[in-house]
Amino acid sequence: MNSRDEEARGAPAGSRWQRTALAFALAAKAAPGALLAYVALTLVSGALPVATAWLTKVTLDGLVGGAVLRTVLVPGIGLSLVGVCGGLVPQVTHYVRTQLERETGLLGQERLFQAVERFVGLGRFEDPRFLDRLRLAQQASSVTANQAVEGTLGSARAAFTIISFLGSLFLLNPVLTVLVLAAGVPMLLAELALSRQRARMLWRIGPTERRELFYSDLLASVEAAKEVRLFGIGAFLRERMLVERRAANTAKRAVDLREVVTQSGLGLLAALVSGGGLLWAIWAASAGMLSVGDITMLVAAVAGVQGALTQLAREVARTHQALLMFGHYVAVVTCGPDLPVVAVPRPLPALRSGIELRDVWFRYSDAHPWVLRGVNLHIPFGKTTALIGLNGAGKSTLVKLLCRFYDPTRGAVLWDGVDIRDVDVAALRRRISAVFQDYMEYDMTAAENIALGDVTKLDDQEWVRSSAKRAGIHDKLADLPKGYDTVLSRMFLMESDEEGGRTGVVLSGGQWQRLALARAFFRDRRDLVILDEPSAGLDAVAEYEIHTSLKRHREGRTSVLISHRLGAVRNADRIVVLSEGRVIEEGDHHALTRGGGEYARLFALQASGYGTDADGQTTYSGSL
Ligand SMILES: Nc1ncnc2c1ncn2[C@@H]1O[C@H](COP(=O)(O)OP(=O)(O)OP(=O)(O)O)[C@@H](O)[C@H]1O
Repeated sequence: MNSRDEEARGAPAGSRWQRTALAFALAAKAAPGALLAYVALTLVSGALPVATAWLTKVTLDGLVGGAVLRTVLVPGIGLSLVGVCGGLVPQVTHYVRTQLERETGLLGQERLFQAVERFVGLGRFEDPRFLDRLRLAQQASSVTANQAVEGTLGSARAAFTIISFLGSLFLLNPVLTVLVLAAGVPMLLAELALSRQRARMLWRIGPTERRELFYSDLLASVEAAKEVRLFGIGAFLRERMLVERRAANTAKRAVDLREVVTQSGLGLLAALVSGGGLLWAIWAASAGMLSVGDITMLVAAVAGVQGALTQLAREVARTHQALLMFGHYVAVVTCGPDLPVVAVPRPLPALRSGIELRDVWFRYSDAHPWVLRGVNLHIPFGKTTALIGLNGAGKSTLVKLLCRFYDPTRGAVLWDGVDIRDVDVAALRRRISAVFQDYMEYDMTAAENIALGDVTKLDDQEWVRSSAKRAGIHDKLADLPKGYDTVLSRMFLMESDEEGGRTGVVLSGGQWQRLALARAFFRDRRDLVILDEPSAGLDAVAEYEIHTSLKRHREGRTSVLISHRLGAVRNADRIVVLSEGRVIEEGDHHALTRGGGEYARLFALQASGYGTDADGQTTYSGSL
């Protein structure tokens, strides 16, 4: 695992200040006007409580002191205006904040998935810790940048209110000022510590929540519904889901409890300070040391400072937590390429002589066993190379290396002698077409399911139909309620499809497989065609048809065919037998059957369907 991966999996990226700056930069880029308006509104709302307190004091002192109407009218009008502002500012702020949130969320989401697309390999997607981080980053991309901005501005507003009130309070009673501060500072520190604990707890329970999601998805998924019902494992899965939820709840409850105890204690301290302050004010007023206005100012200042301190503590805590979450977003967005990228890629001309695997060793990580152990293999240009071997022999892994989803741990994959690590990975993939063993079934229209093979020709309906014909699925698709425009899903019915679910269509496994083949055919004229179990789900007639079609499609092209059905690979120009990550036999069908090795044994076994082992017991082989 390289240091970039460590960075992608470890603690949130960047310092607190860097993350704050990035959150503001994101908001400023997404909605500069809304951000400016939000800053201005924050300052205004921070000044309003102090302005109210001062204007009240001046008005009351004027009235009690018998001042002329004109003298008290000015602060009175000011007070009314402040009241109007107090009524309007929250509504406008809410509107501006929502706009800012939407725009920042949109840009955050865009940048996150741009970054995810830059991961050209598969390693990170198969790393559970990185997946946890990605999930947190997804949550963070839509809300936490904004929460960090709001929290920071909210903290600034609270700090502004505190400073203004403290100044006012200091003029009336310096001792009380110190007391109010002394009660507020521990609250601030405690809230900070609590937010740190909460963020750590959320990170810790990430895997628990992911497992819970896995079980709940299973319980609600159409793919699992058959087995869940037939095997009667619904209650078992539900219990597992609840165990995970209970574990997450326990962790959350512990933090909640700590919060409530700490906050109650600190709240009590604050109440004692303000109660004491009020008693002193009553005593001072009765002794003639304070005016009526002074008392209202004092009460407003004590309540204002404490309220603003609580607010500050919460905002700082919220910002802290948002920044920690935002750190996961920053880590994903800035974590760089997952596979080494050469500064100046070599050009990748059309394949002329073939692809070579030279002493390729591979394991998925240092903690995993070797999957490929010194594979030397030549895939000649214009020919079909078939890879066969028992389950787990390493066939699909070898294909992943050909597409550069991973780099070999040792050794090299050479394209006409050029190491594929030295070329642009997108250029390499443009030269490859594939049907993977675990092909995708997209909940989109039939036409889109095929045209995704080459989005540059998305609207080429003629080519879509011709690809479908070659895969033997045209008649079925043309007969669908809306032909090629039928959505192949019962999950996402578009508005126009809401006709009692009639137009959302579910295909059979074999039909989906033909569609995947059509997608590969749509991606025409590629130098290398990879077919990993292209006919596993087909009936005998369909398999024959498809293999005839595939044979035509493969003609003159370089192809790699993986199949457990040895009848399907016997026509390949070259058959390679993999066993435990090593090439143990190579040759064409005739040479290999004559050789009497593993291929010959497996072929004979599969041809008969049944074989006899050394002890004379009958054994069934079926496919490999
Ligand atoms: N993402 C992964 N992480 C860790 N190990 C993996 C991963 N994918 C495959 N393996 C392991 O690598 C080995 C080879 O798997 P691979 O899928 O290449 O075999 P295969 O020959 O294609 O098997 P099959 O015929 O069953 O499709 C297996 O032991 C498998 O457990």
